[in-house]
Amino acid sequence: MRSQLRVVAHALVAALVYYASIAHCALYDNPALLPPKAYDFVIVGAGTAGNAVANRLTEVPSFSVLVIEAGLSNRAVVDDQVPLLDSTLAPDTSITWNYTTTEQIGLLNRTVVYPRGRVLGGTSTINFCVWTRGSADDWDRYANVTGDPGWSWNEMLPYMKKSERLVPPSDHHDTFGQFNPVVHGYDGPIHISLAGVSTPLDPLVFETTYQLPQRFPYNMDFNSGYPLGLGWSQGAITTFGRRSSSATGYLEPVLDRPNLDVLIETQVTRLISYGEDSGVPSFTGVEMAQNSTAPRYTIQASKEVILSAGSVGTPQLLQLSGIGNPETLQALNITPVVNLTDVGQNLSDHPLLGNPWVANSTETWDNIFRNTSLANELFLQWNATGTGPFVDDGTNQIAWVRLQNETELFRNYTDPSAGPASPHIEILPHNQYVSFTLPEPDTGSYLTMITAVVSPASRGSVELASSDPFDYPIINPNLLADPFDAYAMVEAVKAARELVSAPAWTGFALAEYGALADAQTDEELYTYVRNYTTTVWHPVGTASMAAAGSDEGVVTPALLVKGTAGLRVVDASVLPYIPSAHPQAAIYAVAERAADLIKAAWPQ
Ligand SMILES: Cc1cc2nc3c(=O)[nH]c(=O)nc-3n(C[C@H](O)[C@H](O)[C@H](O)COP(=O)(O)OP(=O)(O)OC[C@H]3O[C@@H](n4cnc5c(N)ncnc54)[C@H](O)[C@@H]3O)c2cc1C
Repeated sequence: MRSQLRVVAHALVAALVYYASIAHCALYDNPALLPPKAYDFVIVGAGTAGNAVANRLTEVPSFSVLVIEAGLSNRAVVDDQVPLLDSTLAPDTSITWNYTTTEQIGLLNRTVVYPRGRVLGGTSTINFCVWTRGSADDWDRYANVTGDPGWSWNEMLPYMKKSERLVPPSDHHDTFGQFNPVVHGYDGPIHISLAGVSTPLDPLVFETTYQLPQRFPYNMDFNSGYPLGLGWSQGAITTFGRRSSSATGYLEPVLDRPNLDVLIETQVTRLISYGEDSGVPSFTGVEMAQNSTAPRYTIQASKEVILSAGSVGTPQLLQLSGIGNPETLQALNITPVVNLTDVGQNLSDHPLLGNPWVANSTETWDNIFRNTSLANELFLQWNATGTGPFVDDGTNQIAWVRLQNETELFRNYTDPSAGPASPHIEILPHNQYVSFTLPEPDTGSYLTMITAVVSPASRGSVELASSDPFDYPIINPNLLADPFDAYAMVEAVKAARELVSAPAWTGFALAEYGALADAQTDEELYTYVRNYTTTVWHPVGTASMAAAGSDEGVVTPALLVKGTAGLRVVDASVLPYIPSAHPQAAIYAVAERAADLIKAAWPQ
């Protein structure tokens, strides 16, 4: 049904949506057509972070920048603008890398689809738009483990504000008391807004904060550094109900800068070392090709190569270039150049589970995905007025919760959270049936309490399957492998049940549905979470930051690849711990600071 919806959407909008002409822009779709000029910086990946860095570096007229992106232009697709269609964008579409994980021990040996965006904007073009910054503890931990106070909450808050532009929601409702104006930015490239359409769940969620205030206290703005509690969610969505991505926010507005060129549909296949600089190999070149049999081209940056290929693409490219664990590289006939055993290790991700209830309502959104004429009608409304359910990413509120009985609990487990102000789990109420493992029922109305473990203990890896850059790497996020994570997910389901047990839900949430209803004892709950958990696809940590002098990690606090010259990483892979949050806001902030670090490193 979702694919039918996609087709309908394509057909309807093709004639309706206006894209600015790109004829004059420096956007190339073939490396053979690139102008024969030298670039100061070559950025690999026009994704969430890559476009932010490209934008900020080209503010300096004397810097020239080339961005190389494997995927298509975001302008080739229309659905990626429609927040409610976000779940139709992946996996297995023309704008995704269609990875699958290894068999997951913690998930009873199931494999899980593991898409990433392969398009201008990268994963910010296909994600679910949720905008959360993490806790002050998360950022202060980054500062502590790297020894660089510049990564602390207080130092990073200006960068968080710099990336965002808080705008009115598309329904222009009164947002007084729904966010804290002091902690937000109003001039940045990424438009963020509160929910632009109300659902029947909204009043019930907020009555719960009065009825169960100890467990689910109201939090006016969980992007203040102190996320615990239940509050209104912010999404990367414009007042006109369109997705705001790094492509629309950071790249498109500056595509006509004379010092910026963007090459799409071209995959970087390895980094090239050109001699040594200060005794270490200088990786200022890249090799690229449009497919496995196409000619390979090379290009050299006069200052730096910046890897922004994401938590999968970045460690893959480092390893393909001889940067990694010498033993595993040699086993694949790759000559080791730099010994960095942490490349591709330390992968951390958020396990996620949809928990459905039967809803006593005719206003859930289930029918939108079953009824083509209703979908068409709502789509036309979205297109013409920027209003209605299609403006919504589905997440109007989030509850961020710490596990209970901590003293006893952390006698058995080490607390993986960043500190006492950081959640272990989250609950996202949704006005429809949501599951990434079970099919949608053909009939009925549902609400779903999505649960996620946001401070997981498990760590996984991204390793090469072969020395062929067109072979997908082996991805093992180790979901629920650590016993703490399975425990936390079971507790998250119990917390979701508690939330729905508040009197506000009586008469609306009629009964637990399907496998959730069958999971009542602890033993049944463990089996349930292992059977149906998947991920919300937030991998980080595969090229982690660590203190400059330490043997650990892959990049320095300035994001330079250890043991190399001319090579920096700016994307989700540098975060040594996963933020207790949906990570895009954190990644934009990292990119904003990285751009300042790069500007400071080179004379302008
Ligand atoms: C389905 C889904 C939903 C999500 N929902 C949310 C959400 O609601 N909120 C949130 O905060 N986060 C969400 N996330 C996660 C978030 O979007 C990502 O963590 C973030 O966008 C990653 O940014 P990045 O810059 O590290 O990588 P990306 O944005 O993935 O950018 C990497 C870019 O590099 C390109 N690339 C890779 N390899 C090469 C190569 N060899 N040559 C050339 N180009 C290459 C890729 O095509 C891509 O464009 C979601 C993720 C998914 C998959």
